[in-house]
Amino acid sequence: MTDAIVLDQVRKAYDGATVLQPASLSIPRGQFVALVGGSGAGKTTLLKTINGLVAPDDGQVRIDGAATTDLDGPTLRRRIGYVFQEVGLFPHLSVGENIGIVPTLLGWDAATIAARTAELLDLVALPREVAVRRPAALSGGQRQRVGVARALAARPSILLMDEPFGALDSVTRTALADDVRRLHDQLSLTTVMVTHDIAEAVLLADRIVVMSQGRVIADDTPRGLLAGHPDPTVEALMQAPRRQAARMREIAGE
Ligand SMILES: Nc1ncnc2c1ncn2[C@@H]1O[C@H](COP(=O)(O)OP(=O)(O)OP(=O)(O)O)[C@@H](O)[C@H]1O
Repeated sequence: MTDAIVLDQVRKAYDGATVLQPASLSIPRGQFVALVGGSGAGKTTLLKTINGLVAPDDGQVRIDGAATTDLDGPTLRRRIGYVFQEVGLFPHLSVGENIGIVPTLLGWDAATIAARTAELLDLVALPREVAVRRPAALSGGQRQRVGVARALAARPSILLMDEPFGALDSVTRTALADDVRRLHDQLSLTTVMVTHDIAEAVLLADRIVVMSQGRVIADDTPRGLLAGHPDPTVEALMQAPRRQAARMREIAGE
Protein backbone atom coordinates (compact mmCIF):
# COMPACT_ATOMS: atom_id res chain seq x y z
CA MET A 1 0.00 0.00 0.00
CA THR A 2 1.20 3.54 -0.74
CA ASP A 3 2.53 5.30 2.34
CA ALA A 4 0.47 8.25 3.58
CA ILE A 5 3.50 10.54 3.82
CA VAL A 6 6.86 10.23 2.10
CA LEU A 7 9.72 12.69 2.47
CA ASP A 8 12.32 11.98 -0.17
CA GLN A 9 15.64 13.74 0.46
CA VAL A 10 13.91 16.92 1.60
CA ARG A 11 16.28 19.82 2.32
CA LYS A 12 15.62 23.36 3.53
CA ALA A 13 17.92 26.31 4.13
CA TYR A 14 17.18 29.83 5.37
CA ASP A 15 19.56 32.56 4.22
CA GLY A 16 22.18 29.98 3.32
CA ALA A 17 21.94 28.15 6.66
CA THR A 18 20.69 24.60 6.25
CA VAL A 19 18.04 23.87 8.88
CA LEU A 20 16.92 20.57 7.37
CA GLN A 21 19.60 18.26 6.03
CA PRO A 22 18.39 15.94 3.26
CA ALA A 23 15.80 13.94 5.19
CA SER A 24 13.88 10.88 4.07
CA LEU A 25 10.97 9.41 5.95
CA SER A 26 8.11 7.10 5.00
CA ILE A 27 5.02 7.03 7.18
CA PRO A 28 2.46 4.30 6.51
CA ARG A 29 -1.26 4.97 6.86
CA GLY A 30 -2.55 4.72 10.38
CA GLN A 31 0.76 5.34 12.11
CA PHE A 32 1.15 7.81 15.00
CA VAL A 33 4.61 9.39 14.82
CA ALA A 34 6.15 11.65 17.45
CA LEU A 35 8.83 14.05 16.26
CA VAL A 36 11.17 14.96 19.11
CA GLY A 37 14.47 16.79 19.58
CA GLY A 38 15.96 19.94 21.07
CA SER A 39 14.95 23.49 20.29
CA GLY A 40 15.92 24.50 16.75
CA ALA A 41 16.44 20.89 15.65
CA GLY A 42 14.20 21.44 12.61
CA LYS A 43 11.04 19.67 13.80
CA THR A 44 8.58 22.42 12.87
CA THR A 45 10.33 22.94 9.53
CA LEU A 46 10.03 19.25 8.71
CA LEU A 47 6.37 19.20 9.79
CA LYS A 48 5.56 22.21 7.61
CA THR A 49 7.15 20.66 4.53
CA ILE A 50 4.48 17.94 4.79
CA ASN A 51 1.55 20.31 4.23
CA GLY A 52 3.36 22.77 2.01
CA LEU A 53 3.66 25.62 4.56
CA VAL A 54 7.41 25.33 3.94
CA ALA A 55 8.59 24.66 0.39
CA PRO A 56 11.67 22.39 0.33
CA ASP A 57 14.74 23.61 -1.57
CA ASP A 58 15.44 20.08 -2.76
CA GLY A 59 13.69 16.74 -2.65
CA GLN A 60 10.05 15.82 -2.78
CA VAL A 61 7.16 15.31 -0.38
CA ARG A 62 4.45 12.87 -1.42
CA ILE A 63 1.00 12.54 0.14
CA ASP A 64 -0.72 9.25 -0.70
CA GLY A 65 1.73 8.95 -3.60
CA ALA A 66 1.17 12.43 -5.08
CA ALA A 67 3.90 15.10 -4.96
CA THR A 68 2.71 18.08 -2.89
CA THR A 69 3.91 20.34 -5.69
CA ASP A 70 1.27 18.70 -7.92
CA LEU A 71 -1.53 19.24 -5.38
CA ASP A 72 -3.37 22.56 -5.11
CA GLY A 73 -3.93 24.41 -1.81
CA PRO A 74 -7.54 23.28 -1.23
CA THR A 75 -6.62 19.62 -1.80
CA LEU A 76 -3.76 19.83 0.70
CA ARG A 77 -5.97 21.58 3.27
CA ARG A 78 -8.67 18.94 2.86
CA ARG A 79 -6.27 16.03 3.21
CA ILE A 80 -4.07 17.41 5.99
CA GLY A 81 -5.27 18.92 9.26
CA TYR A 82 -2.82 21.12 11.16
CA VAL A 83 -2.81 22.01 14.84
CA PHE A 84 -0.58 25.01 15.31
CA GLN A 85 1.89 25.68 18.09
CA GLU A 86 0.01 27.97 20.54
CA VAL A 87 -3.25 26.96 18.80
CA GLY A 88 -3.55 30.14 16.69
CA LEU A 89 -7.32 30.61 16.95
CA PHE A 90 -8.61 33.86 15.49
CA PRO A 91 -9.68 35.91 18.54
CA HIS A 92 -12.31 37.97 16.73
CA LEU A 93 -14.11 34.88 15.38
CA SER A 94 -16.40 32.64 17.43
CA VAL A 95 -15.33 29.09 18.23
CA GLY A 96 -17.79 27.83 15.60
CA GLU A 97 -16.38 30.20 12.97
CA ASN A 98 -12.85 29.12 13.84
CA ILE A 99 -13.77 25.46 13.40
CA GLY A 100 -15.50 26.26 10.11
CA ILE A 101 -12.55 28.06 8.50
CA VAL A 102 -11.41 25.30 6.16
CA PRO A 103 -14.94 24.12 5.24
CA THR A 104 -15.79 27.77 4.45
CA LEU A 105 -12.69 28.07 2.25
CA LEU A 106 -13.72 24.85 0.55
CA GLY A 107 -17.17 26.33 -0.21
CA TRP A 108 -19.34 24.12 2.02
CA ASP A 109 -22.84 25.51 2.61
CA ALA A 110 -23.74 27.02 5.98
CA ALA A 111 -26.04 24.19 7.12
CA THR A 112 -23.38 21.54 6.42
CA ILE A 113 -20.75 23.57 8.28
CA ALA A 114 -23.07 24.05 11.29
CA ALA A 115 -23.83 20.32 11.43
CA ARG A 116 -20.15 19.45 11.10
CA THR A 117 -19.21 21.95 13.84
CA ALA A 118 -21.67 20.33 16.26
CA GLU A 119 -20.30 16.89 15.37
CA LEU A 120 -16.70 18.08 15.91
CA LEU A 121 -17.48 19.61 19.29
CA ASP A 122 -18.90 16.23 20.35
CA LEU A 123 -15.84 14.50 18.97
CA VAL A 124 -13.40 16.61 21.01
CA ALA A 125 -15.65 16.45 24.09
CA LEU A 126 -16.65 20.12 24.25
CA PRO A 127 -20.21 21.30 24.97
CA ARG A 128 -21.95 22.53 21.82
CA GLU A 129 -22.75 25.84 23.53
CA VAL A 130 -19.12 26.96 23.22
CA ALA A 131 -19.62 27.39 19.45
CA VAL A 132 -20.93 30.93 19.97
CA ARG A 133 -18.19 32.01 22.39
CA ARG A 134 -14.96 33.78 21.52
CA PRO A 135 -11.74 31.78 22.14
CA ALA A 136 -10.83 34.13 25.02
CA ALA A 137 -13.85 32.81 26.95
CA LEU A 138 -12.44 29.26 27.01
CA SER A 139 -9.79 27.59 29.17
CA GLY A 140 -6.41 26.75 27.64
CA GLY A 141 -7.33 23.07 27.39
CA GLN A 142 -10.63 23.89 25.74
CA ARG A 143 -8.87 26.13 23.23
CA GLN A 144 -6.53 23.27 22.33
CA ARG A 145 -9.58 21.06 21.79
CA VAL A 146 -10.98 23.70 19.42
CA GLY A 147 -7.63 23.66 17.61
CA VAL A 148 -7.95 19.89 17.13
CA ALA A 149 -11.60 20.20 16.03
CA ARG A 150 -10.62 22.87 13.51
CA ALA A 151 -7.85 20.68 12.12
CA LEU A 152 -10.27 17.78 11.69
CA ALA A 153 -13.10 19.85 10.17
CA ALA A 154 -12.73 18.78 6.54
CA ARG A 155 -12.20 15.10 7.46
CA PRO A 156 -8.49 14.94 6.65
CA SER A 157 -6.72 11.59 6.62
CA ILE A 158 -3.52 13.17 8.00
CA LEU A 159 -3.20 15.17 11.21
CA LEU A 160 -0.11 17.27 11.91
CA MET A 161 0.35 18.76 15.37
CA ASP A 162 3.05 21.15 16.52
CA GLU A 163 3.47 21.01 20.31
CA PRO A 164 -0.30 20.80 20.73
CA PHE A 165 -0.27 20.47 24.52
CA GLY A 166 2.74 22.69 25.24
CA ALA A 167 1.14 25.30 27.47
CA LEU A 168 -1.16 23.05 29.50
CA ASP A 169 -1.00 21.72 33.05
CA SER A 170 -0.15 18.03 33.27
CA VAL A 171 -3.66 16.74 34.10
CA THR A 172 -5.28 18.63 31.20
CA ARG A 173 -2.38 17.62 29.00
CA THR A 174 -2.73 13.92 29.74
CA ALA A 175 -6.51 13.96 29.20
CA LEU A 176 -6.13 15.77 25.89
CA ALA A 177 -3.28 13.55 24.75
CA ASP A 178 -5.35 10.44 25.47
CA ASP A 179 -8.26 11.92 23.53
CA VAL A 180 -6.03 12.73 20.57
CA ARG A 181 -4.78 9.14 20.48
CA ARG A 182 -8.39 7.92 20.69
CA LEU A 183 -9.38 10.17 17.78
CA HIS A 184 -6.37 8.97 15.80
CA ASP A 185 -7.53 5.37 16.21
CA GLN A 186 -11.25 6.08 15.80
CA LEU A 187 -10.80 8.15 12.61
CA SER A 188 -7.98 5.96 11.18
CA LEU A 189 -5.72 8.99 10.90
CA THR A 190 -2.04 9.18 10.12
CA THR A 191 -0.63 11.52 12.76
CA VAL A 192 2.67 13.37 13.12
CA MET A 193 3.09 15.25 16.40
CA VAL A 194 6.00 17.47 17.41
CA THR A 195 6.62 17.35 21.15
CA HIS A 196 9.30 18.27 23.65
CA ASP A 197 7.95 15.72 26.08
CA ILE A 198 9.68 12.38 25.53
CA ALA A 199 7.49 10.55 28.07
CA GLU A 200 4.44 11.76 26.14
CA ALA A 201 5.99 10.52 22.89
CA VAL A 202 6.71 7.14 24.45
CA LEU A 203 3.16 6.79 25.79
CA LEU A 204 1.30 8.03 22.70
CA ALA A 205 3.23 7.21 19.58
CA ASP A 206 3.82 4.06 17.55
CA ARG A 207 7.11 5.48 16.34
CA ILE A 208 9.51 8.17 17.51
CA VAL A 209 11.68 10.17 15.12
CA VAL A 210 14.48 12.06 16.85
CA MET A 211 16.00 15.15 15.22
CA SER A 212 19.16 17.04 16.04
CA GLN A 213 20.65 19.96 14.11
CA GLY A 214 18.48 19.38 11.07
CA ARG A 215 19.09 15.64 10.89
CA VAL A 216 17.05 12.58 11.73
CA ILE A 217 19.35 10.81 14.20
CA ALA A 218 17.02 8.03 15.35
CA ASP A 219 13.80 6.46 14.13
CA ASP A 220 12.31 3.54 16.02
CA THR A 221 9.45 2.31 18.18
CA PRO A 222 9.30 3.68 21.75
CA ARG A 223 10.28 0.23 23.01
CA GLY A 224 13.24 0.07 20.62
CA LEU A 225 14.54 3.49 21.70
CA LEU A 226 14.05 2.74 25.39
CA ALA A 227 16.16 -0.38 24.96
CA GLY A 228 19.19 1.75 24.08
CA HIS A 229 20.70 3.66 21.18
CA PRO A 230 24.31 4.22 20.08
CA ASP A 231 23.86 8.00 19.66
CA PRO A 232 24.57 9.85 22.94
CA THR A 233 22.00 12.61 22.16
CA VAL A 234 19.29 9.98 21.75
CA GLU A 235 20.43 8.18 24.89
CA ALA A 236 20.29 11.43 26.86
CA LEU A 237 16.73 12.08 25.65
CA MET A 238 15.57 8.59 26.58
CA GLN A 239 17.02 8.84 30.09
CA ALA A 240 14.12 11.02 31.26
CA PRO A 241 11.26 8.54 30.61
CA ARG A 242 13.42 5.65 31.86
CA ARG A 243 14.09 7.48 35.12
CA GLN A 244 10.43 8.48 35.50
CA ALA A 245 9.29 4.88 34.97
CA ALA A 246 11.84 3.51 37.44
CA ARG A 247 10.96 6.13 40.05
CA MET A 248 7.20 5.44 39.67
CA ARG A 249 7.77 1.73 40.18
CA GLU A 250 9.88 2.48 43.24
CA ILE A 251 7.24 4.77 44.77
CA ALA A 252 4.49 2.26 44.00
CA GLY A 253 6.60 -0.29 45.89
CA GLU A 254 6.84 -2.68 42.95
N1 LIG B 1 11.22 31.45 8.48
C1 LIG B 1 12.45 31.28 8.97
N2 LIG B 1 13.45 32.09 8.59
C2 LIG B 1 14.72 31.91 9.04
N3 LIG B 1 15.07 30.92 9.89
C3 LIG B 1 14.12 30.07 10.29
C4 LIG B 1 12.76 30.21 9.86
N4 LIG B 1 12.04 29.21 10.41
C5 LIG B 1 12.89 28.50 11.18
N5 LIG B 1 14.14 29.01 11.11
C6 LIG B 1 15.34 28.48 11.79
O1 LIG B 1 15.43 27.10 11.47
C7 LIG B 1 15.90 26.34 12.57
C8 LIG B 1 14.94 25.20 12.85
O2 LIG B 1 13.72 25.75 13.30
P1 LIG B 1 12.46 24.85 13.66
O3 LIG B 1 11.38 25.79 14.09
O4 LIG B 1 12.18 23.92 12.56
O5 LIG B 1 13.02 24.03 14.91
P2 LIG B 1 12.24 23.22 16.01
O6 LIG B 1 12.97 21.94 16.18
O7 LIG B 1 10.79 23.11 15.66
O8 LIG B 1 12.42 24.13 17.29
P3 LIG B 1 11.45 24.41 18.54
O9 LIG B 1 11.35 23.11 19.28
O10 LIG B 1 12.19 25.45 19.31
O11 LIG B 1 10.13 24.88 18.01
C9 LIG B 1 16.05 27.33 13.72
O12 LIG B 1 17.40 27.67 13.82
C10 LIG B 1 15.21 28.50 13.30
O13 LIG B 1 15.72 29.70 13.83
